Amino acid sequence: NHVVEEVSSLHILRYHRELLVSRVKSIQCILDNLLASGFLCVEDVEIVEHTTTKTNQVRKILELVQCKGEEACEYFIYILYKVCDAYIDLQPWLKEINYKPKDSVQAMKVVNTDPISRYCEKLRHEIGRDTCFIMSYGQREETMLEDLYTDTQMELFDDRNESLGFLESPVELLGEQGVFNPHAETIYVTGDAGMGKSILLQKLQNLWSKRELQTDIMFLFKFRCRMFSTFRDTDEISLRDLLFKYNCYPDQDPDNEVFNYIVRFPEKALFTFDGFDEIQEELTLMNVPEVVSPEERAHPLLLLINILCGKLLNGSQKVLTARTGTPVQSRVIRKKVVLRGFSPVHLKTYAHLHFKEQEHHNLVLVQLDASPHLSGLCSTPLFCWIVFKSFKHLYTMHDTFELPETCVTLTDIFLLLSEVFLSRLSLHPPGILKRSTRCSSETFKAGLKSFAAFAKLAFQGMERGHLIFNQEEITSCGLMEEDLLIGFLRPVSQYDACGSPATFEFLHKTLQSFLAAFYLVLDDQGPVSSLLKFFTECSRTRQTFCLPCASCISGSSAVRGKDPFKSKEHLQFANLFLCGLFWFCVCGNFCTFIQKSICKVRH
Ligand SMILES: Nc1ncnc2c1ncn2[C@@H]1O[C@H](COP(=O)(O)OP(=O)(O)OP(=O)(O)O)[C@@H](O)[C@H]1O
Repeated sequence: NHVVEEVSSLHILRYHRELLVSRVKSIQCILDNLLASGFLCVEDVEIVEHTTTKTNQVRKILELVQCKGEEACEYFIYILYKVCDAYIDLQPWLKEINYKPKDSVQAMKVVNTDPISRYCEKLRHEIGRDTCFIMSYGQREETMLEDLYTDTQMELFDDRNESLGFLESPVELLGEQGVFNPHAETIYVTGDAGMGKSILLQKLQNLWSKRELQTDIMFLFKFRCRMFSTFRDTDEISLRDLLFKYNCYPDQDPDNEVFNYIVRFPEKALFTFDGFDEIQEELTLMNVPEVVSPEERAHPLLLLINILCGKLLNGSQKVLTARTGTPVQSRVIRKKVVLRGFSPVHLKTYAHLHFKEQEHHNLVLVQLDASPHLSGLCSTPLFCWIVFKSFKHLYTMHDTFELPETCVTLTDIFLLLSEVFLSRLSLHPPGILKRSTRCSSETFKAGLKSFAAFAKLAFQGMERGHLIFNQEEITSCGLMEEDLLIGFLRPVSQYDACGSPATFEFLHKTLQSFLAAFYLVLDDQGPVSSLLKFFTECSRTRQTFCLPCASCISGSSAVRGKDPFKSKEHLQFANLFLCGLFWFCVCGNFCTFIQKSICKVRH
């Protein structure tokens, strides 16, 4: 060690000149810092920039710093050491020569102006910003993820579906625990509707953005799978566009360094793909044994398949979520996590986050304890959120936390949610009549016009296979601007390349199914066949799908049948809600405006 310390930086640069020339890939950051610290002047930088080829530019820089003396050489090496992301190829060499920066050089400032590091920062910043709110709340109220996120039960399974225990927190999702197939790269997260798959991904992304994920992942690219259904059959894009256009673009990167870096070091990238069930149908139709290269343009679905199989960006990490029962071949699955919802302890924590006042919190817990059925429903985070929201509504309206029914069904829960939203249409100015005495059926009657319009939109969407609606579709159903604020719909802006906020989706897909069922019940003009169609659709056997893996794909590259409802789960939900709504009517529990429909079905 003593000997190494004696060796001058000037000597190191001379001795390792060719190694440096071959391994320094990016000169921008070096030039910026040498200029800022006064070791090079503007003319020197120009000389370097006018030199042809990257290797000659590096040679020129080395020549210049050597002329400027020992201190300049020392600072040059210090830049390579400090900006380790950009000079990753030089890190082993620095270790080899046992490099330790001297105190004098450590006092000097190095600013990381490297395009790759800048891009990583930008990604972290954007993902942090995009993930800090829970999106599924009405436009009026934005809830911070941190204020409401509660861990859920995450059970690990192997390929024979034997339990391998539980994960303690999302931080462990990318770890080695539960890996049953080390050759595969996709972490598969599955669970029923509303179990919190999207929120888990959001939490993961948020942790990464805050550097709390304990990983050396430098790039995170997030996608909602349904985005892949928005392309035409003939659309082709490059991998570069898929990454940057749908996440964020690198700034000032004339040499395409960021993309080249990702292609060279795919293990530094993490992909999250949410809602694989939403594109199953299209994958079966996509029968092409095509492997695409990073440079080639291809249909986005083909790029997705290749990424998931590890044929493209081999070594990158992938987290894929899908509803329970979505088939994915186990050979691409590295580990499998099944979301089981809130345990009783999680439920208490979640209740605490919702109801800050101890008294309210206790009252809610008493209700939950009293009804195993209700607490069972509340183990699903989405339903729990609706129940808690309803509690809050009941408290504001009637000073009570008691749900009206003793037996609570999913239909009750969604009716309550609708009531909560519709009560916002109340004409009373806030503050004048705080405790409204309006009963449920009055709220529904008063809001019927808007409610029916939302129901129509949901039904039309289901018929056409739409989850996303534009302004025109919304208006044509009779919805006004102010209706959008009630909470049934939320804006979708993430995958609108033009930045236009004019598209919307229902707060949750299950809410769309509920409203579609309601539409059928409300629509006393429609033929009975449209009602019964739902029951027949659901009873047909479900198709089995192929896996996203090149070897299963053969034939043409055409992508057809872009129907996110094809998996039938939404139909099954609509079916369930139809039954629920009819039961309500049969029991005489509901307003008369849907009685006609029952007669129709009975008939
Ligand atoms: N861990 C959690 N902590 C707090 N709230 C949660 C959590 N998970 C889910 N939720 C609530 O449940 C709602 C639905 O969750 P999410 O959209 O993640 O379900 P999902 O499993 O992706 O459903 P789907 O399969 O229908 O897409 C969220 O908007 C949020 O309100």
